[in-house]
Amino acid sequence: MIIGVPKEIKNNENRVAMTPAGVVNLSKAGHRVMIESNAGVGSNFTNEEYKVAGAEIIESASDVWEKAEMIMKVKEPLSPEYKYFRKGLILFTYLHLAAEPELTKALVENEVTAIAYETVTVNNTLPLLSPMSEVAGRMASQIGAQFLEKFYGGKGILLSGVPGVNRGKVTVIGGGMVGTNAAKIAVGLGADVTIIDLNPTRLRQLEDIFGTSVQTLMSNPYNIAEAVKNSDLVIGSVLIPGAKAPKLVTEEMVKSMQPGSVVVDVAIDQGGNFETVDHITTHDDPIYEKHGVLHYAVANMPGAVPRTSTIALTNVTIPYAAQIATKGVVKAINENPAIKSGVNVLNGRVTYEAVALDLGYEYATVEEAVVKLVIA
Ligand SMILES: NC(=O)C1=CN([C@@H]2O[C@H](COP(=O)(O)OP(=O)(O)OC[C@H]3O[C@@H](n4cnc5c(N)ncnc54)[C@H](O)[C@@H]3O)[C@@H](O)[C@H]2O)C=CC1
Ligand SMILES: CC(=O)C(=O)O
Repeated sequence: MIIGVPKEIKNNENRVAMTPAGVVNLSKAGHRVMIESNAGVGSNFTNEEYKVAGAEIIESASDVWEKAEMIMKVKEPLSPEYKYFRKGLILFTYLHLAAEPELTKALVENEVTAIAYETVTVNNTLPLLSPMSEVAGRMASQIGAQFLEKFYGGKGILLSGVPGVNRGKVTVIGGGMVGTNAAKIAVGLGADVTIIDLNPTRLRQLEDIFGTSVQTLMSNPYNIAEAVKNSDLVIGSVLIPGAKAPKLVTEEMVKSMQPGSVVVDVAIDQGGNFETVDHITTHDDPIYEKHGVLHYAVANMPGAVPRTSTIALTNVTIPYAAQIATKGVVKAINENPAIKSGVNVLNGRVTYEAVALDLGYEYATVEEAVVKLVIA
């Protein structure tokens, strides 16, 4: 199969979908890999390294998109990339379609086979989301600590406090991969940390991980309101896989926070957990103020640490890409339930139920859509 890797075009997105190590794996399996010239420079991978690994360096993005049978990316395609969509093109990337109606429409209308990293599921875990959640979670506390500094517009507190002075209070809503990693860094910084989750089993696991260094709380509007009101930093990391994120922190709750407090809405890629987050922010312009509270809502946080993130992401995506390329997409879907769970759009049908429900499409099972694909 011909696999194409275009350069990412999202604001400050310096990750790339394949490392030279990935090129070696796929080339050895008999596939042709085309990398857009300089696609790797943001992650410190040169054209020369890709060539040595066995890739062809292609000058223009349009040639990569048009010649490849499967496109691998990091972030969802942006509108200037929709013109490359065509029937049967395989797109393997983060998609977050519940928050992307225009993109979904373009994928459906052009009958792209769209496989989303974030819904590939193995034993109730999300192996292609987890590494980026680890990165974003760790960054969330670091970023929150920075914006709490007076110079950056925050209330001017140090999360660790000092002897004789209170520690900063951090609340993490959603104790999954992002939330656990955010809590690890917040605890490491010396903050007073509360983690809120809806799943009692997860709350028990969190207590096993952190012992008494965090407070765990059941998720309900009362607990969230109390914790938010008393926090210096609130991190939103609640996910219902594939679906639009629930707005658990209301405008009233944000109004109850002290001026100069900070919220970091990591779940913004699925639409966000805060009612007061009304737009996605960028690495260029990451913060805005509402009700005196600083809001951070960057949807590609790991793009700020691209070397670490690219390697972590491609460690997990390449084995799946190799299966799709070697078996062909229909056989790979039929033989590997994890790949099947990643299929969001196929043959003009929305095949991920939560996306169909949120965006008002008729849901088709992957089997129904595959049958059509085979017959067509
Ligand atoms: N902004 C960015 O750059 C990035 C954003 N993300 C996003 O962060 C979000 C979280 O991802 P993960 O931690 O990997 O997901 P996860 O599935 O590991 O964790 C989600 C947690 O939310 C909990 N939850 C569900 N409903 C809840 C409720 N009503 N109240 C409290 N907790 C509830 C679940 O029990 C689970 O523990 C996702 O939207 C993901 O796409 C991930 C990486 C980068
Ligand atoms: C998960 C995701 O959206 C990201 O890493 O940018």
